Amino acid sequence: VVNGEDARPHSWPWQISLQVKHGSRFHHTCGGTLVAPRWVLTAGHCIWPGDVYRVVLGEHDMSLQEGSEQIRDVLRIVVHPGWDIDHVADGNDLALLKLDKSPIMNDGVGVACLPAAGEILAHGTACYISGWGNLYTHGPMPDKLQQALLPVVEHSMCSRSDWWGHTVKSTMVCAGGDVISACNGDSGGPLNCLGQDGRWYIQGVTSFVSSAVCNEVKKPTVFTRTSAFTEWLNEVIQNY
Ligand SMILES: CC(C)C[C@H](NC(=O)[C@H](CCCC[NH3+])NC(=O)C(F)(F)F)C(=O)Nc1ccc(C(C)C)cc1
Repeated sequence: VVNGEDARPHSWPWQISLQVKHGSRFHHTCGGTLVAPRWVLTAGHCIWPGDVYRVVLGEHDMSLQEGSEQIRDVLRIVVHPGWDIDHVADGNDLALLKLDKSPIMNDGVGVACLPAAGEILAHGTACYISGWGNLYTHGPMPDKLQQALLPVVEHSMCSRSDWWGHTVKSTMVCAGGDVISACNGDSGGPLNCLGQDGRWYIQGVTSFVSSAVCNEVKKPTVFTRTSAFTEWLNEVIQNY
């Protein structure tokens, strides 16, 4: 996250770190969200065939063993059938990961809510992005989970020719567009938006930012809009 701040530890208890095995060590590659006791939602572009992954829950400071961390293996990976790394602009940038067993739910680990099918957020809705992605383009990763307030940008503005144009689809949601943004490593993480009922809803899964610079003005962070995939999400979580 560029121009964010340290999150209060465990204030986003559904935020996970997706870690990929290189040699004998695992390292953070993407964010993700616990959306059911045994299911993590992340981005399709985080998944590379043949790689071995694990999920770390209850994480805050990556440089410390804080005692709240829980590590789970990934039993199964279901990438959205419409995802194609060569057609990022087509969207469908989603993957569901089934954990070998449910984590222990406590103050540091919990499940987030998914929105109702078709829910569209009004322009300017205040949401938070969270993640351990780079602090600036080609910059370092933070140790502590970062967060930032990112206002929703309605599709009509986000698809203006000097904004994202036709690259952004209606199955995506834009947020930001000024000097705050996601950056590499935030991919797959949540766009956290407070619902009328006082619960936090995951309205987006972090997908892409400008290929020039993460926090390019008029290039808001683009998220996969979860309310456009309710049927697929429920089908996989209930039947796989
Ligand atoms: C230096 C980094 C910031 C480059 C930038 N990276 C990204 O946007 C990466 C991965 C995107 C998947 C596609 N490879 N995602 C992120 O950094 C995220 F915002 F999600 F955290 C990028 O490639 N952006 C990009 C790529 C392709 C498109 C096409 C849809 C035109 C748009 C943006």
